Amino acid sequence: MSRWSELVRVHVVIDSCRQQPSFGLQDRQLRHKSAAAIRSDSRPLFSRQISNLAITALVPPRSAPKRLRNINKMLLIGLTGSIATGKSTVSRIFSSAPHSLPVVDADHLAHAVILPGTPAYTKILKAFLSTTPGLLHDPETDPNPSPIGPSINRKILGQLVFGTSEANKRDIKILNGIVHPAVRMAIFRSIVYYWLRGHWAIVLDIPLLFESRLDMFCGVTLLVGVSPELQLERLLKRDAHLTKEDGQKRIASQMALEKKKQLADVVVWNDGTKEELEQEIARFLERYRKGRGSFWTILLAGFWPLTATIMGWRIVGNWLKRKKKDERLNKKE
Ligand SMILES: CC(C)(COP(=O)(O)OP(=O)(O)OC[C@H]1O[C@@H](n2cnc3c(N)ncnc32)[C@H](O)[C@@H]1O)[C@@H](O)C(=O)NCCC(=O)NCCS
Ligand SMILES: Nc1ncnc2c1ncn2[C@@H]1O[C@H](COP(=O)(O)OP(=O)(O)OP(=O)(O)O)[C@@H](O)[C@H]1O
Repeated sequence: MSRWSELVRVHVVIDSCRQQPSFGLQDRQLRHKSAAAIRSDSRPLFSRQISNLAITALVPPRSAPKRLRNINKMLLIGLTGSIATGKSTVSRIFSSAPHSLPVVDADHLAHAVILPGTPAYTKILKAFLSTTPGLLHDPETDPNPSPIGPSINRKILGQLVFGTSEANKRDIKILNGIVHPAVRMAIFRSIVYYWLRGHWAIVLDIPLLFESRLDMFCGVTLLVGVSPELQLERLLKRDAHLTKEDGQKRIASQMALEKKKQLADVVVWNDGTKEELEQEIARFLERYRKGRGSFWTILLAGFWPLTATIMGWRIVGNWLKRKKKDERLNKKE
């Protein structure tokens, strides 16, 4: 098979994955996010796909749209924070005009990979069903009805795993061990998909970015922080079903914001208004957009081994940077 026809096949397969639950894009909010990014380019989808493939396969001409020339210099923005600090709010800013960036939302993917019929669903039932009453929704009131079976009640699962007791810690370890590999694979597929579409940056909204060490693959990590009182207040206002104790337990079960601050490249403080937050994000993007679309970008678009070497070099660099930070933090503790 020629390189050209192979590329066409790969892209068609990846595009069709958008309809599959494990890809995570069936979620209405996520579809809206990616639709916003796609809307920013008014050409028909087929024409965009063909031109992206052309750029991927050949050295792009100078006249190629800037978005496509950046294909090999794509920036992965690792967006993180603690529960209810404002990650989704920042994601919405990234995905709306004028930025219109694609956002990969790990929480949504984590929900998609445990839907009835998935391997993670079966493993969760095996691990927790016999000891957790109410783990499955009643078919009559199931918010995600499926012909395969009742869906998992995330509220009950959350009560089981979030907390500071030994049992909570054991259970969250088991749950993470089941869900995280599936989420990692879904994130990887999303990155490849958006990369082939030629976006200059992709936002990875991952609450456990540092815990799962996925920060190593990011060009920059952005932490959204908020003061502890406001965090609890916003959490309880948004998730009215949680008691104050539930909220405190969820906050306590995560890595301390102070520690995340030491690990992040950029910290955005979200104690102010949403308008102030929008301005902060615009400034952040302006800073990181600089330099994209350069001579190196165009050269790398046509020379994949060099691209792979540079990406590998960056990951090793990030790994070393993280190791140093961890050592410094361990000394302090
Ligand atoms: C326990 C579950 C079922 C609770 O679902 P629920 O809809 O009530 O909460 P939701 O998924 O929206 O999570 C809300 C927030 O809780 C925090 N959180 C979620 N999972 C974890 C975890 N394993 N460890 C620490 N904090 C977590 C995150 O800040 C997240 O944004 C769900 O969070 C889950 O399956 N978690 C395990 C997978 C995971 O780690 N997801 C996070 C992204 S990879
Ligand atoms: N600057 C702000 N001013 C007022 N309310 C805000 C602000 N930023 C976020 N919020 C509100 O706080 C709540 C939590 O924000 P958001 O859902 O974005 O947090 P999150 O970090 O994505 O949470 P989770 O980790 O649970 O997914 C939401 O109800 C949101 O509307």
